[in-house]
Amino acid sequence: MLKASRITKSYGELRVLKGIDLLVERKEIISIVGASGAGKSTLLHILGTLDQADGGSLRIDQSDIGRMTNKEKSAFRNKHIGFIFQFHNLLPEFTAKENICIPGYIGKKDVNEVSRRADELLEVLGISARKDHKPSELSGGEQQRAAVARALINNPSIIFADEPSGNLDSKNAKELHNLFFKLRDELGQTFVIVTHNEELADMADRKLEIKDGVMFS
Ligand SMILES: Nc1ncnc2c1ncn2[C@@H]1O[C@H](COP(=O)(O)OP(=O)(O)OP(=O)(O)O)[C@@H](O)[C@H]1O
Repeated sequence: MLKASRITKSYGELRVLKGIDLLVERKEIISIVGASGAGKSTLLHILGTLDQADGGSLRIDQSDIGRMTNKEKSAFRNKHIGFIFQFHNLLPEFTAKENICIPGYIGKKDVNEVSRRADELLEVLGISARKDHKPSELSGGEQQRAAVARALINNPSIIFADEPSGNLDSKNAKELHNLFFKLRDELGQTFVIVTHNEELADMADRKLEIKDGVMFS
């Protein structure tokens, strides 16, 4: 469902990615590890179509990302890709449910359908009782689960997560990690996760490492 070939990226003289190949199958959970500055976030942003590679090709769901205009890419991203970052980035003035629904409205889906899907996700993620609360009224773990629900609202083919549990204590981190596997098992969700958390990295179906700009399995 995702095929990246010979991805390269430099910042000036700094050659960060020197030809990365990656194949991701549906329902796979892949972890990407590597030293600080190895290029994990750079790769994740390229795979998530947020950033442009200097060279190489990227296909997601049979679409050639390199051939898309920025406008096409942004529509594709909203429909096919979900993101979870270290900091949840929930909008403070909206409730948990409203935050979850927003990308659904951008996708111009039926409002009632978006609301129904949000309720389902709130239930799966165990935060239904907190849905009318604003982010500041939620715990860190609940905030991150709301961010996961937001990433799932448009039923994306793949979710890219960059240090998703980096800001959580070990109990909440563990719960979040288990949730990824539950979402994979129950909804067939595919994940590519960049993490420094060894436990999460080792739980993945495949653990890959970026070193010296090259990917190792
Ligand atoms: N926009 C940019 N301009 C210049 N250099 C950049 C830019 N973004 C990243 N870099 C550099 O590219 C290298 C890879 O950065 P990246 O954020 O991908 O690493 P990382 O493996 O995710 O690191 P960490 O584990 O610390 O988050 C680093 O040396 C970083 O300083």
